[in-house]
Order: sequence, then structure tokens, then C-alpha cells
Amino acid sequence: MTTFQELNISAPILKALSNMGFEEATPIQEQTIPLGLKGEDVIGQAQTGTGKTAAFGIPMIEQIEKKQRKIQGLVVAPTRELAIQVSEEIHRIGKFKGIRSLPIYGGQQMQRQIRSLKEGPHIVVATPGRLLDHMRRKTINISDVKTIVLDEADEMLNMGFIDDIREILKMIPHERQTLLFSATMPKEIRQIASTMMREPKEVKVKSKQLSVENIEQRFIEVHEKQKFDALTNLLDIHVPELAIIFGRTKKRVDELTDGLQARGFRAEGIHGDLTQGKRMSVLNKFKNGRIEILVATDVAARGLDISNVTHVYNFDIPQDPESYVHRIGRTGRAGKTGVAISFITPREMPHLKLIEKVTNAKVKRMDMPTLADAKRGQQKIALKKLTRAIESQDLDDYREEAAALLEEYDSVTIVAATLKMMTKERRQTPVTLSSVQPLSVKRSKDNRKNFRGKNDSNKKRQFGRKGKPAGRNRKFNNKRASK
Ligand SMILES: Nc1ncnc2c1ncn2[C@@H]1O[C@H](COP(=O)(O)OP(=O)(O)OP(=O)(O)O)[C@@H](O)[C@H]1O
Ligand SMILES: [Mg+2]
Repeated sequence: MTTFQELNISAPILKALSNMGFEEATPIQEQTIPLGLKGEDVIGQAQTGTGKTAAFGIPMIEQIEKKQRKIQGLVVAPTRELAIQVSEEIHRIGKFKGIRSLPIYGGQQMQRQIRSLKEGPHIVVATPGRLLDHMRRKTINISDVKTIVLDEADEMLNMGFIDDIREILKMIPHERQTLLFSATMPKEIRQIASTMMREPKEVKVKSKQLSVENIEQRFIEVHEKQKFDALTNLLDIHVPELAIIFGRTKKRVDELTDGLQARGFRAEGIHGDLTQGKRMSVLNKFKNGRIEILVATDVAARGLDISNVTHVYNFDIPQDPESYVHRIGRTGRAGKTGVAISFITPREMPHLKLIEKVTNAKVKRMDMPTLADAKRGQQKIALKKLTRAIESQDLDDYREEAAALLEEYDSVTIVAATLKMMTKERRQTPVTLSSVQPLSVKRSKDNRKNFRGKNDSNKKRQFGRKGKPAGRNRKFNNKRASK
């Protein structure tokens, strides 16, 4: 184990890391920070939740000249929430050095961002679309950037974002340092990446599997129509502290959220069609535990670091194995444990096999949960509460009544009645979801090519949002817009 002192990190950063409770460097930090400090280009791949943000954040911050009020570091991230989160983490790490970091993302007032940009941040963390808007309006100057990071690099270099990234890179000096980080890095993307870098050093943290070992991975084979009941039964059995449920489309997320609320769960949805204000308020409620379930499209699949997410449910199987890795990686972070359950229809079983192959992990089958299991789950909760009350000993106000009851009824009957009252009886409101097309898979040898569903075909990506031909609008039709 390596301490941050051993990595030659300056005192103000060390102080910040210690305040953040970071005692030792994680393996990806240990291996990439020295390279980053030397100014090398790095492709860093390590499992979800293992501290990649600090792995690129620390060397970037170390190389900033504080007195120069120019943007010297640029991080590009695929979603708004991630840009905000990364900017906050950079702010925390750079606090005692006096580093100013600014998130720039769509859905926020341009004027406000322009004002903040004028205040001279050292580091900007941006989503590509909004960054390009500022570049075109000349309201941002990135010609002094020394280090650029693509967080979630494989996502940033896939078809949906690649042209944006090329355009951004054109405006950054050639002698820049380029850092690419992700938990997944398919070969094709790695190749594209290396054309944008100078002799990149590739760091891949050795691990048997692509996903984190401390996530218990299971699947349930279930017909489409049984999915929703299976989900609510499972939730009653698991009683997650915080859970994320992933659905395939925005409509699906809305319907699932409504259905869960109808059955009495504190659930809210997040996807790309909501206003930025709504997206933020839902995410904050989830972080504070005011809602227990976040229903999401893949907009929440990458990078988000919310502690205490104990369960992830893939209500719909993700589009590709990489997406699976990122989705389940919202739990089991920073050494914690987590549970990930995927619902797989019989036709989708080949997808599961591919996920297992690509991630090199076994996803264990579990039985379909029944309503009786769910009721037992809720009884257990009541029992826990009752036991806690018994152990609290703060019962004197109730003893007299209790003694009186015991004269009339036997003790087992009284306890049974108490438990019954305390057990939450789930409303079994019928919920019907619109049907979705299962992911199609041709039974070819290389089924990876055919993994993407019909809704996500490349053909569709060549047209703008309203069926306009490719052009400026094309970028609105990539994954960013469809989440
Ligand atoms: N050295 C460390 N010691 C303790 N905690 C750490 C350390 N480094 C990072 N963390 C914490 O671990 C959590 C996960 O870190 P981070 O979000 O950077 O992971 P990641 O590797 O980027 O994951 P993902 O692939 O999902 O984006 C964060 O809460 C972060 O503050
Ligand atoms: Mg990350």
C-alpha cells in the first residue's frame, strides 16, 4: 500500500486528501499519479468506484500555476451530473492550493456561466455540447489548457461524442497532456484514443474481472409481464437503503416511477427529458435519502458516486456489456459491498452470456420472488423494529397497559397482533407497463456486433432530432439526447 506522501504530492493537496479521509492511494492512483505528474499521456482503466477522479485530479491540480488566471485544466465528462460531481471533487482536492474549478453544462443559463468563466477558473469540467457552444461563441478560451481529461473516455470516444471531442481537441495546444480514464475500454476505442495522444502509457489495474468483486451479481429469468411484480416483491425482500433501477427508455422510467409510487415506494425518476432543475432536485433528494429509489435511464449509469447505494436493479437489460459494468458500479464503491440484480427475459439470455463473457464474471441465477416472500420480508422489518424497541428499554409508559392486556390474552397473540399492525401491507395496485421491444440478437458467432437493440441502430444516429439530416443537429441525436 502506498501513502500519498510517497507519491510526492505537495502539502496543500496532502492536507486536503487527509481531510477527505483518503489515507492510502488506491491502485489506480498509485500507478497513474506519478505518470500524470511527469506530464505523460495516460490511458487509465480501473474498476468502478476505485478513485479514478482523484487519479487524474491530483496530477492536474499539481500542475496548475495558481497565479495564472487562465483555464489550464479541462475535464470533459458525458453527463451534467457527472460534470458537477467531478468539479466538486476537484474543488475539494485543490481547496488549500486555492484552485478554482467550474462546471459548465447544458441546461444552465449561458449568461451565468459566462460570468463565472470571466472570474478566471483554473479548471473547467464540461459536458461536450455546452463546451462547444461556448467555444463557438468565443465565451471560453481553452488555448492555455495544459492537461485535458476525458472522464468515461470510452463513452466520450464512441460514435455519439467523437466528433465533438475532435473539435474540442483542435482548439487545445498540441503539446498538451491527455489523460483518458474509464472502467471499460473496448479495443476499438483504445485504438481511436491512441491517435489523439502522444505515446500514451496504458495502465490497467490487474483484476480478474471487469466489474467490482464486492458486488453480488444475480439475475432472474422473467417474462416481460411479470417484471414489475417481481421488482416490487424484491424491493420488499431486500429493503434497500438506496436503490437505483435502470430502465431502457425515458417513457419506461416514467411508467416505472408512477407504478412504484402507486405501490407506496418513495421513488422518483431521472432522464434526459427533465429540466435541469428537476434532475438536480431528484438527485439531491436521493442523496439525502428523502427518496429511497432512483429510477433512471443510462444517464445515471456512468461515474455517479452516491454513497450507500446498496442495490442496483437492471429492470431492462442494458444495451451492451460496458453499460452493464457501469450501471452495477453505482453500488459497491470505495470498498463497500453491493447487490446487483438483472431481469432477463428468456429471449435475452444470450445477452447475459455475453455480459458474463466480456466482464469475466459469473452472474448467478436466483428464483423469482413471490408475494409470500415479499410479505415475509416486510414482517422481518417489523420484527426488527419491535426488537429495537424492546432493547431501547424506554417502555415504562406502556407497562401498565401491557400487563392489563396480558391478563386477557396470551402473550403470543399479543405479539402477533403487534407485528401485524407494524407490518407494512404493500398495496397491490395493478400496474401495466407499455410493452418494450426486447433487445434483438442474431445468433451469429460474433453476437457482440448485434448486441445493440433496434432502437439504438447506427442509422438513427445519422439524423437530427426531428429527422433533420446530419449537421449541427446530429449531435443531439446521440446517446446524450436519447437517455
Ligand atoms: N484513496 C482513497 N481513499 C479513500 N476513498 C477514496 C480514495 N480515492 C477515492 N475515494 C472515494 O471513492 C469513491 C469513488 O471514487 P470515484 O468516483 O473517483 O471512482 P471512479 O473510479 O471514478 O468510479 P466510476 O468508474 O464509477 O466513475 C469516491 O467517494 C471517492 O471520494
Ligand atoms: Mg469516475
